[in-house]
Amino acid sequence: MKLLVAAATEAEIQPTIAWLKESGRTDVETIITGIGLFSAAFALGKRLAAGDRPALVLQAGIAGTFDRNVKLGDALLVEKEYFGDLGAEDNGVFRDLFSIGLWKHDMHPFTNNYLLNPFDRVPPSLAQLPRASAVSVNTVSGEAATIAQLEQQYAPTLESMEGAALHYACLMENVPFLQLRTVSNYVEQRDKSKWDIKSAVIRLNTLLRDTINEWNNER
Ligand SMILES: O=C(O)c1cccc(C(=O)CC[C@H]2O[C@@H](n3cnc4c(=O)[nH]cnc43)[C@H](O)[C@@H]2O)c1
Repeated sequence: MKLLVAAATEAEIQPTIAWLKESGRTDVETIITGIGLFSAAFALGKRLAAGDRPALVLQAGIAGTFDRNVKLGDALLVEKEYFGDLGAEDNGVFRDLFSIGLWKHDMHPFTNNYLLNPFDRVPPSLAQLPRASAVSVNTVSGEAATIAQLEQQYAPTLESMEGAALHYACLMENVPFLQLRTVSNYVEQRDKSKWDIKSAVIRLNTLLRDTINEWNNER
């Protein structure tokens, strides 16, 4: 059965795409979903509805972290996802769809107000990674007030722009999934010169390659 590796941009998994091409393997497929929740949800929903469902969807990407104890280049597996900017501004306070009553806690596919990954068959290469809570946003957070609000409401370790779309699409379609993120930056006032995309992409692709090798062995 197929492993589907999903990334927002080709740049994030380019070394793995090149390596897979050389290997001639047919049991691993890659999909570039585009950046952002809407494009990731559309691309994944379309792929999962197409038949020949993958045995596992592995979303691989870089991310920002709120946690100064996490180092740039570190890898984490995301357990819980929140939609961080879907809601309403109410007298200067962001309130999500649960808070304003448009969504009900525990409505399918949510657990309470988050999207939990129930998958427990983590490949050996990823099994020792720390588990994280993450928030997905349409706009990379760069204002102190936004960052404080996300930390206070969701206590996330990571921020990405596609994670919640993976969790939502796969929970809705009942397809096993994992979200692997390596840290490229701290969530802070935007300064791209402080990002370390190179280290994050190297670590991401090293882990991907190990995981794909194990997938081969497990077939
Ligand atoms: O400029 C480059 O060389 C480059 C190479 C690979 C990837 C990129 C991206 O810009 C990837 C965008 C992707 O990264 C995620 N991301 C990373 N940091 C954050 C963050 O602090 N907050 C939210 N998302 C973040 C996100 O999932 C984007 O899709 C550039």
